[in-house]
Amino acid sequence: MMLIQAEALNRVYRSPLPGQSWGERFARLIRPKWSETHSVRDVSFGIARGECVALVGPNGAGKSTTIKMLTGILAPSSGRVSVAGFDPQRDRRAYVKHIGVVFGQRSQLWWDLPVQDSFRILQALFAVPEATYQQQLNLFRREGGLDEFWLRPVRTLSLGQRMLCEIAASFLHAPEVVFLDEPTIGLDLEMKARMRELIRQINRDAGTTVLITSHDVGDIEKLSQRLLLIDHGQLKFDGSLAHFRQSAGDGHWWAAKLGGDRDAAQALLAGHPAGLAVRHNGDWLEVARDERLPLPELLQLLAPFAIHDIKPVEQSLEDLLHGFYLAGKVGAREAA
Ligand SMILES: Nc1ncnc2c1ncn2[C@@H]1O[C@H](COP(=O)(O)OP(=O)(O)OP(=O)(O)O)[C@@H](O)[C@H]1O
Repeated sequence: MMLIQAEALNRVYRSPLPGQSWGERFARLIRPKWSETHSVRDVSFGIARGECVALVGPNGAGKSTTIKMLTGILAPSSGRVSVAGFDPQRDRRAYVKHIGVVFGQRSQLWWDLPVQDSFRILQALFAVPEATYQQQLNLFRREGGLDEFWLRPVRTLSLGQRMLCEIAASFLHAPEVVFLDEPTIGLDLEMKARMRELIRQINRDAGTTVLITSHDVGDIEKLSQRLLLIDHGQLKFDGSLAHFRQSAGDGHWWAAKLGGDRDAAQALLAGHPAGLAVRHNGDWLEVARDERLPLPELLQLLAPFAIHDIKPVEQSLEDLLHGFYLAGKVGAREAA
């Protein structure tokens, strides 16, 4: 049984369409016209207890909308969500005690109050037992250096310090699941590393399930075992990072610089029974590295085209994701 289950989720936003002329604008005050944005389309996935999953995709892909539906902030237009046995919208009061949420762009703390007071208010709001509160806090005291700014009003904290408090605040009630929407946005390299380590510890040691959205590839590589890739509101890939690398061309290529006809060489390689990806990259002709086309055979095939140079190239996850977003192509989808 999955801890988080999303079934055929759809979310359509309706926004009022302004009129062109004054008359039309006035008429639309009485009888509005609407434009519709279908921001999430038939998205289904399941997440098991203890997983750390990254929800990624280009700007406007539908990530925040998905998180909002999972946290009960937004109702799906159609489809079903269940998290820890709750319907996030219907059972909201009871549900919020089981989850933690961080929106990197928004604060859940009281701006003018010292960190300590904000945390005590959250403890009271969530009815967190003192022992749980102290135990959760200790981790952030020890690992995050919370004590340095414990008595300072939230508004005086640096972005990094505030984010640390936001994440600590979302864990105070020892939730089963935390949803982290861009938790490292705007942080420097050292603070990012600290934040990732904390999230990893909470996931690994406390077994808290984590769903994280981030545009930072480092967050994805360091934290998550699984990728949910969403684009234009649709789930385009669901599987492990290793599987994504494979389906996106593995990220391992042979690059050859040829003196002869590159197009003919490309056609020849594309016709190879292994069916490997072949492409031009500047002066280089690149073919996916695969045991079905060993180097000696590749050299033999390219020999008539005068090989000037040949080298292995690796693509970073960032490049692979970038290519995926650009192409907007549907990758192979691994069953969840
Ligand atoms: N309140 C709203 N009213 C109308 N359209 C909206 C609203 N919120 C989001 N949208 C639209 O829904 C689509 C998905 O937006 P969403 O914020 O979920 O994307 P995202 O993947 O989180 O993007 P980003 O990475 O830029 O934060 C976008 O086209 C956005 O303009």
